[in-house]
Amino acid sequence: MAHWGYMTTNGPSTWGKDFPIANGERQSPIDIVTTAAEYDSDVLGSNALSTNYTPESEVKLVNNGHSIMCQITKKGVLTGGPLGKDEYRLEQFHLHWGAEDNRGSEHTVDGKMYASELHLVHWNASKYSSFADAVQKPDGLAVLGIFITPGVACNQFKVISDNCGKLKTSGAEMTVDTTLDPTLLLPSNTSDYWTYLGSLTTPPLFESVTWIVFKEPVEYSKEQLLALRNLVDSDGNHMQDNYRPPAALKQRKVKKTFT
Ligand SMILES: CN(C)c1nnc([C@H](N)S(N)(=O)=O)s1
Ligand SMILES: [Zn+2]
Repeated sequence: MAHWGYMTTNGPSTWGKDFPIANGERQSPIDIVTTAAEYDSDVLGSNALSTNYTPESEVKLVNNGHSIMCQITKKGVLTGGPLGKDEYRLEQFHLHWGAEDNRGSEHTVDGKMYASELHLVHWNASKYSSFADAVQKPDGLAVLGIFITPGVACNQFKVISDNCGKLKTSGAEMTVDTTLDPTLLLPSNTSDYWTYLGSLTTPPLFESVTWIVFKEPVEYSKEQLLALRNLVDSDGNHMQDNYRPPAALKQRKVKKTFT
């Protein structure tokens, strides 16, 4: 099987060959049509979305050939909002980005694409014993989506952007001896978000993700975005435009926590 990627020959339009769920009923990402999203006080009311992350004492970075990923080693919990009482454990975070600032995010808002999108991937530790056990369950995963827009530098992201140059080849890994608090990667407003039932946005595209996409973007500097674009993917090309375009909404509703 040719390795999936984002080129014409192995990109999102070809994934259905090896992963038929690509044309499934709850695929991600989606275009968020803001006027169609339904305000749902239940999502917000009962218990607000809350994160309780433990700062990493060292930062494990991996170029996995299609993104740059930070492997989490400390206990970090996401709960509340659409997740109810279940506690979801932070597993890793990674990003998707474009070759230019006008594209790169996976979710779009009324057709608008952001320059990048940060994903914090969690698994349901209240119901399952591991990420591998949860990854194919309909309520197995929860991913926080944070839109990234060019602006001032994000200090907490410096440890990643400053080390991209040392992670240029696919499979490269490194451990940076510094702390990182995932909480500081989130926008200041974490009350306003859209949420819907979807999937992983890369193969195997499992339909196991409760998506929570924050309305407020976070700013990264031009240099930080350029650092991402200088990474090299598993085909030896510049890793950029590593985003899946929006999939059909089908019979789903997007909920929102703000009016
Ligand atoms: C196995 N893990 C953690 C993941 N598999 N696919 C992932 C996708 N990159 S995403 N964008 O999080 O759905 S994350
Ligand atoms: Zn992702």
